[in-house]
Formats: sequence, C-alpha cells, structure tokens
Amino acid sequence: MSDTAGKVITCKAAVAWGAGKDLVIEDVQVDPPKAGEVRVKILATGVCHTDAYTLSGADPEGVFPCILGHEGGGIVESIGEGVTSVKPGDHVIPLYTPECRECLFCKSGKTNLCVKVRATQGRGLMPDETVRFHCKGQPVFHFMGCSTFSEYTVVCEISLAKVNPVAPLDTVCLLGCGVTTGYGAAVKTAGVEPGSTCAVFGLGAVGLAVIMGCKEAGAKQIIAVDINNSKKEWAEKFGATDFVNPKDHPDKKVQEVIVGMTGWGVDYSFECIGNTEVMRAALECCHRGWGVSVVIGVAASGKEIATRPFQLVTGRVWKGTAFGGIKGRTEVPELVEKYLQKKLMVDEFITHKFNLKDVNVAFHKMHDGEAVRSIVYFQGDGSEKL
Ligand SMILES: NC(=O)C1=CN([C@@H]2O[C@H](COP(=O)(O)OP(=O)(O)OC[C@H]3O[C@@H](n4cnc5c(N)ncnc54)[C@H](OP(=O)(O)O)[C@@H]3O)[C@@H](O)[C@H]2O)C=CC1
Ligand SMILES: N[C@@H](CCC(=O)N[C@@H](CSC=O)C(=O)NCC(=O)O)C(=O)O
Ligand SMILES: [Zn+2]
Ligand SMILES: [Zn+2]
Repeated sequence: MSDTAGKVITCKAAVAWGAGKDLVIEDVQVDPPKAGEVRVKILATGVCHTDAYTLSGADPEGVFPCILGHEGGGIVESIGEGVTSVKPGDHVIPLYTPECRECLFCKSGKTNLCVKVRATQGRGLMPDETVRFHCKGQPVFHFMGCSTFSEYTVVCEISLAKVNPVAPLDTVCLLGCGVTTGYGAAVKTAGVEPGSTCAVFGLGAVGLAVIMGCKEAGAKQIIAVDINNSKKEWAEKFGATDFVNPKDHPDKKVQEVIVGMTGWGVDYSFECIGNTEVMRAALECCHRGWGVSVVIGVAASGKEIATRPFQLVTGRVWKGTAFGGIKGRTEVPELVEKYLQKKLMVDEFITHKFNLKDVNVAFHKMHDGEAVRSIVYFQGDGSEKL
C-alpha cells in the first residue's frame, strides 16, 4: 500500500481551460479512486491529433476545463473498492475504449466498442457522474476516460491494460492510441490479405501504423498519400511502396491518380486525417466490386461524408474503426509482448520528447507537420531513463 493511498494528491497537470487556448500547467488535486476505479501515476504520455481536435473546440463532446491526453503509460498508485484485476505497482496503459467483458457489445464478439462507461466518459465524468480532479477549488473534467496529461489520474478498472513491466512505459504508451489504432485498422478492421493493394491517406502516427500493419499482412503495394513531401521517407521506413502528393497532380483528383496506378483501384484504403473530402477520395479510389475503405480520422462537428451511391452499388464498402477494433485489456498486453519481441515498431514513431512544461510546443510541432509523435514526461525530458 502506498502512503498516498486514500488521500488527495496534489500534482502537476496541463489544464485545458477553454477551447482554442494553450494548456496551462497547474497544481491539481486528484481524489482517491472510488469503487471500481484506479489511481495511476502517469510517467509519460503521447500527444495525439484527437487531443488537438478536442482542444480546438470542434469536438461536440469537448467540455472545459478538462485534462486532455489519452496515450499514457503509468504505474498503479492505489485501487478503489472491489478492484481485482490490477494492484499498486502494476504497469498499465489507460484505455479510452474499455473492455468490461460483460456488456452487449463486449459479449457480441463483433466489436471492441464497450459501452459500460461510454455515456459518462463522453461527458467528462466518472461513472458516478462526478469528477476526481479539482484546480483552484473548481471541478475539472476528465477526457476520454484517461486524462493522461496529469501526473496522477483516476480511471475505471475496465479502462486499464496491465502490461509487462519490462516494457518502457515512455514508448509503449503509444499503444494507448495511435500505433494500435493504425495497426489494428489494417490487420483487424480491414483484414488486409497477402498480395493486397492499399492506399493510406495522411501520414501521421496513425497512417504510418496503418502502413506497418499492411506490410505485416503481406500487401504487395502500399500507396502512401500526404500533402507534405517530407512524409515520403517516413512512409517508406514503415513499408510503403509508393508515395503520392496530391499537390503534384493539380489537374486530377487523387482518386483518379490512384486508380491510374492500380488499374481498378486498391483493395483497401484508409483515411487517417479527419478530412471528409479525403474520406470521399479514399472510398472512390477503391476497387470496383470489393474495395473496402476504412475511416479512421475524426472529423469536426457538423461535417458529413458524401459520395455517389453508385460507388457502393458497384461493390465498394465504407466502414470505420475506433482504436483499430482492438479489445484493449486483452490485446494491448499482447501488442506490448510483440513489441518486446521486436515484431512491432513503436520507438520509430517518436520524433520529439518534452517535459510537461513544454506540452504546448508538442501541439505546435504536430500542427506544423514536424512531429510524428511527441512524448511528454512528468519528470525530466526523456533524456534520462525512467
Ligand atoms: N478512429 C480512431 O480510433 C482514432 C482516430 N484518430 C484520428 O486520426 C487522425 C490522424 O491522427 P494522427 O496521426 O495523430 O494525426 P497527424 O496530425 O499526426 O497526421 C495527419 C497527417 O495527415 C496529413 N494531411 C493533412 N491534410 C491532408 C490531406 N488533405 N491529404 C493528405 N494528407 C493530409 C498531415 O500533414 P501535415 O502535418 O502537413 O498537415 C499529417 O501528416 C486524426 O483525425 C485523429 O483524430 C486518432 C487516433 C484514433
Ligand atoms: N468525441 C468525438 C468523437 C471522437 C472519436 O471518434 N474518438 C475515437 C477515438 S479518437 C482517438 O484518438 C473513438 O474511439 N470513438 C469511439 C467512441 O466511442 O468515442 C465526437 O463526438 O466527434
Ligand atoms: Zn488518439
Ligand atoms: Zn463492455
């Protein structure tokens, strides 16, 4: 039992006070976990485009003030009543897609979209409709059931993957979102087969992880698409065979360029940006009769997708994925083992490391296309071993 168990902990956190405002490093009070909850000391966290999306104000579920972050790695500090699957000292990765193993969705075997705590999670609350964070006497909302931009956070027991303590938490934290989402989208949601042709739109961490999954699945052609030429080298590193910059083809739609490169279009395409025009292009570059397009990117409130229904009549399939279809408590520990066996790239996604005090710089590096993934540390800046 830690000497902080049962007590309020005051620690540093990056608080989002309002949409479009820089995060502010504050002292926050973190309550002990209630029944079914776990308090986790976060050592490191990635910064995902979805954090920026919610901070921008485009997320209809965005509530402020809140503590963002959902790509963390940490150690259990204390557990609430009834918690049995983790204990203090366990290494864990918080999950924004929990796995209760009891709800209709978990039991269906058809999806990873557990609904046990989804309703309260979407409103920034714990299941009892209250929050565990306060700052300056004011309640602060949770985010995606994770809030990993706080040195201590409280999450539901069902929202934690217990992982091998040998794995470096400041690397495998990326399995909490970006890497798992892209990899899972390819190998699980799409089910890419050997010899397939694929197109991947948007080469951030998610898109690059899709490429990694397509390569592992044996795709023979992987066309990487981005408006930033510096991403070509990145795409090749993860297994892309071709690179297309739509800006190099001003007279053609990008879907026409890809159909021209493949004959009838690709077997599988993936949108990893959150741009509804690109989602259309991704569908329309798919093979007549069987091409499958997977929407991964999160589009702003009010945006809608469109295409001619004929695209579907002629056999193309439009689908989407959350967290790559991965069931977090069961499969994230397996991905960590795969990483430890050097069968899954994760370190390769990390381009920048910062201390929490510079978390806003990590957002700027993502917006200007410089960063694939930044890791934010609560102690130091990643130059020392955790
Ligand atoms: N469904 C799910 O479960 C998940 C969804 N997401 C979503 O996936 C998306 C990708 O996330 P992430 O990898 O972190 O994002 P990044 O911002 O790191 O990557 C997006 C990439 O797309 C490029 N891009 C932007 N516009 C275009 C365009 N018109 N055509 C081609 N490329 C373009 C960007 O280039 P540049 O940098 O030059 O702008 C950048 O390289 C986001 O929408 C995120 O919210 C993330 C995780 C899980
Ligand atoms: N709140 C947003 C929806 C955001 C969204 O789609 N989130 C993805 C994960 S993105 C991770 O980086 C997701 O898992 N969705 C499934 C879910 O149940 O939220 C909005 O309302 O637009
Ligand atoms: Zn994410
Ligand atoms: Zn469930």
